[in-house]
Amino acid sequence: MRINVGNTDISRSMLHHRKSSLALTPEEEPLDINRGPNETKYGLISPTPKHHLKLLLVFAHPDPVCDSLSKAADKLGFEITTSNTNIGALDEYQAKSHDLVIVDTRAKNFDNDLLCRSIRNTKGSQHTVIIAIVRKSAFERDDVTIASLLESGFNRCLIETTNVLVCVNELIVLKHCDLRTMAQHATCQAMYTALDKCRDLVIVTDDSYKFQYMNAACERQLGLRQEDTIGKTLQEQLVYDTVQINTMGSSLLRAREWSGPMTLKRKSTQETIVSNCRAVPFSCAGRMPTHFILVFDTNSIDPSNLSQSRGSIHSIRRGSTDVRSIGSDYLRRTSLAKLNALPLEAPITKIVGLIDQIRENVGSNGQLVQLIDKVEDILKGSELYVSHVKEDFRMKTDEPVVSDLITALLSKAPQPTVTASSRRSSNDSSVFRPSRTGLIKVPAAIRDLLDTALMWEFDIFKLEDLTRKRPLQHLGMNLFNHFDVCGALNCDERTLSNWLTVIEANYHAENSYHNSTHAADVMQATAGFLEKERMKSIMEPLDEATSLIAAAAHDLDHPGKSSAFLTNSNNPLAILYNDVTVLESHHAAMTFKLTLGDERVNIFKNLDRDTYKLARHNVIDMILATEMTKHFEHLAKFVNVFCTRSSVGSEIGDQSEDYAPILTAENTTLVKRMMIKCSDVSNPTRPLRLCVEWARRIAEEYFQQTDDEKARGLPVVMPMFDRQCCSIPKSQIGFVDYIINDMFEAWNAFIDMPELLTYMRQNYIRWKEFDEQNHTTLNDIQKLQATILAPSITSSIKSD
Ligand SMILES: Nc1ncnc2c1ncn2[C@@H]1O[C@@H]2COP(=O)(O)O[C@H]2[C@H]1O
Repeated sequence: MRINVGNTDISRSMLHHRKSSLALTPEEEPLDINRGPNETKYGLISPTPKHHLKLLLVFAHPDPVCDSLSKAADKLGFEITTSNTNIGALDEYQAKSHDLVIVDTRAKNFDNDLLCRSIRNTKGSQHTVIIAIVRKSAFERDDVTIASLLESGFNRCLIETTNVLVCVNELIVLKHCDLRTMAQHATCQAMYTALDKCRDLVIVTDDSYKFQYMNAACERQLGLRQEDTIGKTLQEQLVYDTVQINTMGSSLLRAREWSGPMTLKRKSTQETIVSNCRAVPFSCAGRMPTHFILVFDTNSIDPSNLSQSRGSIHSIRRGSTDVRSIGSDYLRRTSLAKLNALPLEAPITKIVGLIDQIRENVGSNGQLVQLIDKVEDILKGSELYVSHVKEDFRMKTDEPVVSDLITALLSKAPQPTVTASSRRSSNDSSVFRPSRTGLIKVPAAIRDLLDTALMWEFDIFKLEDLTRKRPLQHLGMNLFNHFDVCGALNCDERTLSNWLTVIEANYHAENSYHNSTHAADVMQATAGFLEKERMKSIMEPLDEATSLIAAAAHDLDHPGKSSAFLTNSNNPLAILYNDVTVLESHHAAMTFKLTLGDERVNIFKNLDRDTYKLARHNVIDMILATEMTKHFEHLAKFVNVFCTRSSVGSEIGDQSEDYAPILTAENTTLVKRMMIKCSDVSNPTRPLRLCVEWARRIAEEYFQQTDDEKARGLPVVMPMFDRQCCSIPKSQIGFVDYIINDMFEAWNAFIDMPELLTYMRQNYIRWKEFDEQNHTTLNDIQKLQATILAPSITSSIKSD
């Protein structure tokens, strides 16, 4: 077969070659025949490749029509033979194998049917075009003449004409349409002959892996007959390992070549053989592949890999009955490939596209291709960060209390095992009762304390005392005023104050940790962050307002038990939210239920529809971001955008120009999520006295949960948080090691508050000391608080 390398191809390939610095001249370089499947050139295979096209004119009575055709054929360079009898014509044809035969069928005493059938019975005549000359009336009368001529083997009928130009025209059409098609048929036949003679195994399937063709080598090697396989799928007939076919399919369906090892099974012996396969997608119509061509390299067939098929019932059935294997996976990949053709583009689709390009360029390195496939599969997963971190974590920790805590924080809720119990209706306290005092008059002591409301060392517990456990009301109003939330929401101070009253009333004062003091603390931290230059440069007034609102409401109506507890106890909230993000969903929903439920507390009532939608979205998004099972996901996304080399560069004094990432709305959302997360768990980064009190409170709440779980016969979510044996310092060390440290390193790199890290590290050292000194239980910690951590001793906390 001659490979058609036209001028353009040569020049393109030469240009390509010059990229190589080793070759001196284009001639010395190997020919680039690396074409895509649909760029394959047709060979010029025809029965008479080197000659002029041969024409046989069969006219019983030469006449002007015959003359005209003869003249026209001569003009076009045909090699012409004429004959006026059947026998003579057949002899001529058998001697010369003409490309084109034109028979005059108008004469009554001429058996053109016999002639045509005789020519068609001659070997090789399938590549010959046979034309019948008919009277004009044959078309006009709508009789059976035309149909019976075609049935005899004529390719088509031409109306008699004596016009030479018309004849030239007809012959040109014949040459470019009919004769070229015949040549292509001949080429195909040559190709199939070549395929049948080659040693590699070749299979052609349609795009659902149904067999269309297999060559003789394939039939021999695999003990199959082509006719038995037509219409059956590759999986049914050949391929043992469905994972391989799925990997291959994911490339082919995206119109990309694939190569790699493939396991085949032999029908007769049930042996399997491993061979390198090169799979090429092919499109007969449109952009997407309609066929796949699989070539198995016989040189690579490893006889040592010949093995008895695992042919157990299980393995045989996999292909047809296990919905998790071929069927569903194949369909998933098919539809994925179809989705790839849709005009959708997300960053991940761009990444997958780039990976595909890399895959193409690594050529036939099967191992590398498999690694790339694996990378692609991981990237296509929806939980990119979560599961990896969990596995990693379990490997590293050997402290049971830390393992309990971190697993409980990061894991999704377990399956419920015990029937539901009644819970206090959260609606009981949700009714707004107007403040009897009107806008609160702030006592001097509280006012003085609130003057330090934006300091990181702010003493929230003192405010809790001074306000008789209503710190949120006072601190909240102070911060709302400072950040002009009235202006941002176009809302009066009275409504804001009412809102804070209702929100605070719906925190459970009996919770040792998740009460309104925690809400006030988170709001205070958020305000501290909002004060920083970096935040001021990106936050709009509405962002500031909604951040403070989200912080104040983020644990609203918290029952003092974890989501896992609610799930295990079939709590109505777990039922309502299907065990997914139970508490955070409830906090967010409650926030809007309370806010919208009474005009006197509706701080959003003056916003236009779009601004309200935005505000609502901000608040919900931030509250949901406090869910710890998504901790690493949020952290990793933030780090990816804001803690790249260039942005961390500022920490080490390298003020590179590309310091600031682009502030899209999505990136600002990442910042707001990170801000509320850091505020929510900022307690280990506060001065020691505050840090220890928070640790005591959360430990007490955990212990209470464990007590309740035991009392009610529920699964114990954190068995190590048992007030009899738990080491509080160890839990704090683990909490910092696994959750706090990386998060605050990243946050500090962004917001520039080194005091957070300083306090965190100082506290960490103190927890280690407490642990070494065996100050582990709640009692021990309380004794420490009464002695060395008492406010009078630690009032100069900053110098600690
Ligand atoms: N100092 C701490 N020690 C242990 N766990 C904590 C500490 N601070 C916060 N947490 C946990 O981190 C969680 C953050 O989200 P929540 O407020 O819902 O519940 C919080 C606690 O479960």
